[in-house]
Amino acid sequence: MLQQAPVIVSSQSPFAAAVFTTRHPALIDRLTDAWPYTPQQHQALAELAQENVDGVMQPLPEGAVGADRWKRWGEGYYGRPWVEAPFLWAEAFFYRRLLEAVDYYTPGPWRGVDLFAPFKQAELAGEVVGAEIAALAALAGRAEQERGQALLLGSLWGNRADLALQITAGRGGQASGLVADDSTVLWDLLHARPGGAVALVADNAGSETVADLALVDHLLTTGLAGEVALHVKPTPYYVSDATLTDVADCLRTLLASKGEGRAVGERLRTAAKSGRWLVRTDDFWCSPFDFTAMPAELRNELAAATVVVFKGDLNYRRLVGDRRWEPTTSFAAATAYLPGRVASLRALKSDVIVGMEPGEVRALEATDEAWRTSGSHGLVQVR
Ligand SMILES: O=P(O)(O)OC[C@@]1(O)O[C@H](CO)[C@@H](O)[C@@H]1O
Repeated sequence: MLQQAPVIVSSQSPFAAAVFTTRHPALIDRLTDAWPYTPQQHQALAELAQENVDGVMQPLPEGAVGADRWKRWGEGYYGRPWVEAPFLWAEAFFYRRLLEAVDYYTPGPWRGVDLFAPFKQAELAGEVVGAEIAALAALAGRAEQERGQALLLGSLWGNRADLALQITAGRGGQASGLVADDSTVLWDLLHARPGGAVALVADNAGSETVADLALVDHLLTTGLAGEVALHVKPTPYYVSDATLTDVADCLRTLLASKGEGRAVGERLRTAAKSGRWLVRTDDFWCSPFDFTAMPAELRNELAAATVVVFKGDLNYRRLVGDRRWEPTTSFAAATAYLPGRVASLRALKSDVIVGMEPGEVRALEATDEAWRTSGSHGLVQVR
């Protein structure tokens, strides 16, 4: 039985603390530049920024959607600085408070408006996505195995396109190495059970989702999967996290392109029509808990898949637990509570890491690189 490491509380992690004191206020500035907010919305956003920097955490107002639930979940945290709550919990609550500040659930013109849409749209229209789609043509002629691996790595490195990270860190340097690579295990298990259901728990919209869609198409056209469920967030979250609208925007971008990009889009549209590709969502994806708290229904749905592929850093933190693990802790042990086979494709963007070789940890620690948090390193881990 694995001994659980301590949960990360932001005040104990310079990286996590900066998310509240720097990243969140910068994000709020970007939002107020992007939208014609009302005086009340400006005030709510300014208060939220100030609370994050040097104030204390306030609960949702009475009567807000989910207020009772959040009051219960946050007992002991309200009235104290944000950085004194668990990092994972407080970040999720920040995004819920952000929706409240911009009237996401309030009847009126702002209801249901994706506050992050301007940033997501700019990314989708940018040159990274254009180059990504153009690269699909070159891959089309390659052998199946080589194409699959390139699409898998494309989906992994697509995870660097995280708009939350870019708000304070810029686009980041070159992608460097993988700190763990179980991709052969992943392909072997797909080849051992072809035609089954695969679940892909998505992360960011835009270029990451375009890469994910290309991978989904590959799994379906090769018959390695008979069905692929793409799980997305039910509401705007962590700036660039994909919702159904974002998936549809990516699909339209593919369909509006030429050659192989368009062909991928057309095959996916057909797969959606026949039920072989489906988009799913669940409120749990925006909850402040790790996956040990996953509701039974969702857990059973995922357990029926040949493999569940979790994309990105936040899903990784929730999968292994947002804890101060020794990096050499076994990935299999940390995820043993979840039934079925699981995989993670992630660019490293937070303190949490497990499943590494001791020598590799020593080598990376000897550099002065922020290898755990900069997004320059990646991993493919499978259990
Ligand atoms: O899940 P993603 O998009 O890969 O990353 C989310 C992220 O940017 O948000 C957190 C900090 O705000 C970090 O865990 C991580 O860097």
